[in-house]
Amino acid sequence: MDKLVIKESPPLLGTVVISGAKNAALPVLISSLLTDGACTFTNVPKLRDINTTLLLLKDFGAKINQTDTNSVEIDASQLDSVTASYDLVRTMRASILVLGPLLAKYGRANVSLPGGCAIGARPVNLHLSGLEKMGAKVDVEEGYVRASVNGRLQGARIFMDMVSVGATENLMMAAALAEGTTIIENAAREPEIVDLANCINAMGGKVSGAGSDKVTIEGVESLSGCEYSILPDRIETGTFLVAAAVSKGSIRCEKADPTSLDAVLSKLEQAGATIEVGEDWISLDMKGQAPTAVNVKTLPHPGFPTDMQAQFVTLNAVANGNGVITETIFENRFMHVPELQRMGAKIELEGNNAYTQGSSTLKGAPVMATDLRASASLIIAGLVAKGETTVNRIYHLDRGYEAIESKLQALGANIERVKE
Ligand SMILES: CC(=O)N[C@H]1[C@@H](OP(=O)(O)OP(=O)(O)OC[C@H]2O[C@@H](n3ccc(=O)[nH]c3=O)[C@H](O)[C@@H]2O)O[C@H](CO)[C@@H](O)[C@@H]1O
Ligand SMILES: C=C(OP(=O)(O)O)C(=O)O
Repeated sequence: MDKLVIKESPPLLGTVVISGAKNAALPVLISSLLTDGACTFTNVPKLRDINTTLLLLKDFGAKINQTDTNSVEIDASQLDSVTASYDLVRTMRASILVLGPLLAKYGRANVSLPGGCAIGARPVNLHLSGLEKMGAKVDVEEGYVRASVNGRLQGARIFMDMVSVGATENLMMAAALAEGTTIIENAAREPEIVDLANCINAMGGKVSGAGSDKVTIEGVESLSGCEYSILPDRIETGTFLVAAAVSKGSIRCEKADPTSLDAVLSKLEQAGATIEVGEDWISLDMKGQAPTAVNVKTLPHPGFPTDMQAQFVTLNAVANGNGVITETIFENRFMHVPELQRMGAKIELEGNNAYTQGSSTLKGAPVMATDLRASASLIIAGLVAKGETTVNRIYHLDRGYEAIESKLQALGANIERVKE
């Protein structure tokens, strides 16, 4: 299993090119299941989750052609299976997103339940109840969701009693081929929802209101192939900006989307960073100063993203002053805290709050990455810790960060991947 070895590094300096967003690419690639033609997707990040998605689509019988490293052609117009097996689904929770499109196009789908993960139980009740409202019969048997519908799914008004990114995406895709109009109320407003809506519309779909809490989908009889470019990864961008802030550095993120990062940029400014933005770039300059601790509460978009929480715990641990970070989205998303404590960070956990006492001098240690963003927070800590840090179990990291070690090396970080 690969690991990363990180030594105390100079302040990060230079330019980093941001990849396409994992969390947009997964539903967008999966939406090819809705079409009757070939789809070409560009700006697709090279990640383990993308490989898993392509394996899943291939398993259904889709034809895949990866023309270069960041573009992929998918022809899912004819499938020979509508079953997503446990072996693939267990490695990537987003696999549940195949349920809506398979059901809408083929009238049935069998998808293994993804199960819980390190950050929480993550049930899929909202995905299932939404599809039932659209006329599907849904049973859970032997760990599989078995869903079917007589004829087409029917448009419905669906009120989500919790804001869910995945459920909004699943239901948007199902509704795209349903008969009649579907209205999703209390929909998630993440930029990745807007990207998926834009992609469905490029296929000939009729989705409006994405990015607001009310999404309206007028079902159409068929969708065609399309060309679509995935939006930039706001979480990768935020991760590099925090790494630069923690290291007292100065970097510029190119091919980024500043409009998707308001909450994160505002916290970085509060922490003392000078931020400048252009149409597709963001720069951060700490002017050689350490950050100041900030208080953060994770919320659905446009609030502060839970996928940036772990990185800010590291920022607060080395910052001047005390801060509190509150996690409201997932019930168990502080697995990085005990690892950071092993490196000398002064953090106290109380319920869903992490109280940080700043100015910790971190010391390198072997640490264990427990989930994707926890891994990122440990790498950032390793950059400023005295001595050597080894981050083990980085397969989590490879799910969501394209070439993170070479991107960090180009900014001056002392980081190596060790293959075992
Ligand atoms: C591939 C992808 O895009 N992953 C993102 C997506 O995950 P994902 O789509 O899984 O996250 P959700 O928005 O669905 O989850 C939000 C909360 O709702 C709960 N819930 C969700 C569905 C449901 O049927 N029932 C239920 O109770 C979850 O347990 C969680 O507590 O949004 C999360 C929240 O921004 C991000 O952290 C993930 O990076
Ligand atoms: C939690 C994340 O992803 P997933 O929903 O794929 O587990 C993430 O991207 O931080």
